[in-house]
Amino acid sequence: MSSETVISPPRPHFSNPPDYQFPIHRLARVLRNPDKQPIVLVACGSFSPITYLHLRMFEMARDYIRQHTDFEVVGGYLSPVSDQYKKPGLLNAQHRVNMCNLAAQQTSQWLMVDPWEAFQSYQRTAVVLDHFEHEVNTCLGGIAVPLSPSSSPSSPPSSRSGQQNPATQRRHARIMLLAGSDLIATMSEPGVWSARDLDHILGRYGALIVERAGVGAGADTDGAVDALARWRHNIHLIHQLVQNDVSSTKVRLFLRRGLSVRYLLPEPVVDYIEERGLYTDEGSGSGAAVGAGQAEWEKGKEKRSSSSSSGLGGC
Ligand SMILES: Nc1ncnc2c1ncn2[C@@H]1O[C@H](COP(=O)(O)OP(=O)(O)OP(=O)(O)O)[C@@H](O)[C@H]1O
Ligand SMILES: NC(=O)c1ccc[n+]([C@@H]2O[C@H](COP(=O)(O)O)[C@@H](O)[C@H]2O)c1
Repeated sequence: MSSETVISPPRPHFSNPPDYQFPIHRLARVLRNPDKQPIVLVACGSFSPITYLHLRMFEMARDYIRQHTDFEVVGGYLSPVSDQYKKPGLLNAQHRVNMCNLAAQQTSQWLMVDPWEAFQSYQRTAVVLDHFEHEVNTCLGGIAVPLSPSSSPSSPPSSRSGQQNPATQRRHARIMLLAGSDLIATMSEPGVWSARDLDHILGRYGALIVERAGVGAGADTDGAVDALARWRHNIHLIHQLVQNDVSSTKVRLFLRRGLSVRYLLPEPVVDYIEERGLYTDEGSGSGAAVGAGQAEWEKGKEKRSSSSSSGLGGC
């Protein structure tokens, strides 16, 4: 093990869904620039359905990282939330994961979908990030660093642990949360996040926050970040240079009204929705549950911020 390897203490147990395998088919296993620190971006959310803005967040974050940090992006993951989140408008996890997979496969070279949280009980974001830490840094052993600038990053190690060449140094990958500014605004709302989780997420991992047009944008975002001043060094604000306020809520509303959503979502996702007639009625994640459903969901917030889950899992 090289002196560069920093393996943080793994969480001993995770509850994995049945037949779960952590997706690594697009994870760069070797760093291109040996002077950089690898970083993996993780976006947690409903993705009901996934829109171009969700995908665009990753591109904005990668540009920001290239221009302003010493990190090198080695992978990006969409992590759709469990059905147990029960947010109004949440279509079942299988459909949401399928749509995310279609979007990632057909529009990107580097995004992956991790179904870990989707296919089990609700997992808090702090636990989701720990899961990525465990998979990338404990199970895979981090990211390999080329020994010299002439080493080819195009020939990745063959084994799952990536230890083909014992002389290869391995570097700990930073896991970082990628989210819109509406999410950071909830971090100073009472009852949504526990203080311990906030410290864990923002202190240990950090967050890339994409300004969201119309929601918590501009001064609001600055205010939200001020409230989290303790972790300011670990919160990266990304401004949207082209404003776009597409949201899943609006997409669901359009579908319910029989309006076109083409060019708001990747084409294969539009086809998937149309072929199955998704989001057309109130009971199937149509976003219409803003009455009793919304109230019920709001009531559950406090419970979700503290309830934990752990079970047997592993690499
Ligand atoms: N237009 C947008 N600009 C910036 N961030 C966005 C935008 N749309 C979604 N996000 C971010 O993407 C992440 C996942 O989004 P999620 O699907 O939970 O939210 P959403 O699009 O707001 O859904 P809904 O409309 O159903 O509430 C969140 O961090 C959210 O802030
Ligand atoms: N306490 C927590 O861990 C906590 C609180 C609020 C939202 N979240 C996460 O943020 C993501 C987006 O949530 P919303 O769609 O409600 O904005 C979801 O993945 C959800 O699990 C986590």
